[in-house]
Amino acid sequence: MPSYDYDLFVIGAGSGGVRASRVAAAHGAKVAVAEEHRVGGTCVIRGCVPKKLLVYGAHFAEDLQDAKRFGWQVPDCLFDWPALRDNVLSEVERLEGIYNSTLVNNKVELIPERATVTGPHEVKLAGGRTVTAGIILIATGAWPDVPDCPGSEHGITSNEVFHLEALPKRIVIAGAGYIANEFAGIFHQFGSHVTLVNRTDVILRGYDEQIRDRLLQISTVKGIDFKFHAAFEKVEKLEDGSLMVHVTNHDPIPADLLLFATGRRPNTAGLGLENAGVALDDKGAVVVDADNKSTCDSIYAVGDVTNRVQLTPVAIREGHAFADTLFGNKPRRVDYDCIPSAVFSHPPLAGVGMTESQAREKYGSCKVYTSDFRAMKNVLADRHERALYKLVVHSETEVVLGIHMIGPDAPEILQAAAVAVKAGLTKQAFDDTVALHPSMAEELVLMR
Ligand SMILES: Cc1cc2nc3c(=O)[nH]c(=O)nc-3n(C[C@H](O)[C@H](O)[C@H](O)COP(=O)(O)OP(=O)(O)OC[C@H]3O[C@@H](n4cnc5c(N)ncnc54)[C@H](O)[C@@H]3O)c2cc1C
Ligand SMILES: NC(=O)c1ccc[n+]([C@@H]2O[C@H](COP(=O)([O-])OP(=O)(O)OC[C@H]3O[C@@H](n4cnc5c(N)ncnc54)[C@H](O)[C@@H]3O)[C@@H](O)[C@H]2O)c1
Repeated sequence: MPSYDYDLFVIGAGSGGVRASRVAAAHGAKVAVAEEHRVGGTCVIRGCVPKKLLVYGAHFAEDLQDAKRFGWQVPDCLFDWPALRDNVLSEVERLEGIYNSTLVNNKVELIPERATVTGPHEVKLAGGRTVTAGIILIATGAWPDVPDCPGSEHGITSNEVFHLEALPKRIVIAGAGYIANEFAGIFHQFGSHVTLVNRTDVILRGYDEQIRDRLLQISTVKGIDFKFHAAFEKVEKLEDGSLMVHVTNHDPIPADLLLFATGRRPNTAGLGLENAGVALDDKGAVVVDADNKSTCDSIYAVGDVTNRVQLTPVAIREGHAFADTLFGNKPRRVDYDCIPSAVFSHPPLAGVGMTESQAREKYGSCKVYTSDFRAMKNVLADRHERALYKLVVHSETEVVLGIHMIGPDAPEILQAAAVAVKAGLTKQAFDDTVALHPSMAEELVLMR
């Protein structure tokens, strides 16, 4: 048996890498993890966590307005961006500390350096050291993909957005996916004028059409501008420091900030994977089998770098299953069926299982139950936004194939409802459940 410096060497201490490292170490493996930026990865440092805290911060704009209708005498409040930004960044630092401690407590060696692969069992560290390992795990995540157009360097990405010196008066957001819609809501609530630019007229591809249309309608009424069929031509920096964004089919758009939210590419550039015969797909993702193994027997990959489902809970599950299978003698695979997901827009939307069009495509037909309502709180607040809940049901078996919703707290409600879809419950089981009144969630058991 050849002897290596480590049983497992993980590249990337994000959601997938940290979970895999600590579980493998708990199973008794000698583990090291290299991290070139900050422990915690995208989710903790510049993704889900700071984003959600900004979403909370942004929501106060409406809550303070609504409070007046609930009898509170609220003076005209001013928003202090540096205060929120710095509090969020401190919280991120606190969480980073917790992630660091988790690694230390589980006896995982943390190497704060960039690592590249130099062979099937060999990794080179930026400091010059070369180490060997029985197994190498690639957990390097993804990186913002910016369209190639003259002047694109004048834009920023989600990597930089949490550190802005000041809020822009006018922001152009490129893309119409998760990040674009979440930050459109955030900046709009903070008082910026938001223009969302997309090359097609489809927002949030993959979500149920009616739910997406409702978000588009609510966002438009709020004052967010949508420019569709707009491909980037060039970005000009003007003398006063502001930008002029040129896109096809529309007049040039003046802006103080341009945020690219045009997808994330698997982070494999310059990683040296060719040295070990690791195959990549056309997007640069590591090609893996159901056990996360690449085309090289000693190299595995989990999380965004494999471009399967770019969500934190999925990266964590993949990391855990990998460690249990290889180091815990507990072989298991991730089940990708019925993964719930949410967009933390204003209002948020969430879904699990099949959309109506997916169900029609697969089964030829389906039954659809909807509830289109104004949340009680919105009625008293004189806010005209309507929520929409939707059940997609199999025509013959009555099994609930999907649940899709937009409205206050939709992600919180959907997480619980997703259990029912995953368990394969029928519409009758929803009907048999007594409503919890008064709540928004009760609509789920009252649709007839
Ligand atoms: C703005 C934003 C908001 C998001 N919001 C959500 C959300 O609300 N819910 C959700 O589920 N998902 C969300 N995501 C997606 C989520 O963050 C990712 O799916 C998740 O972080 C993927 O985990 P990972 O372990 O694959 O990679 P990452 O967490 O990205 O970790 C990869 C790590 O590898 C390091 N690294 C890369 N190359 C090297 C190298 N050569 N050497 C050493 N270290 C290296 C990186 O610095 C990084 O720390 C969001 C993403 C973004 C950008
Ligand atoms: N709430 C969440 O769970 C959450 C939040 C943020 C990000 N994420 C994850 O991170 C990933 C990346 O987020 P994202 O919003 O960057 O990607 P996305 O795939 O959700 O959206 C990308 C958008 O950019 C557009 N686009 C792509 N190339 C373009 C170009 N050249 N010009 C103009 N538009 C272009 C696409 O049409 C699409 O609308 C998501 O797929 C998601 O998995 C999840």
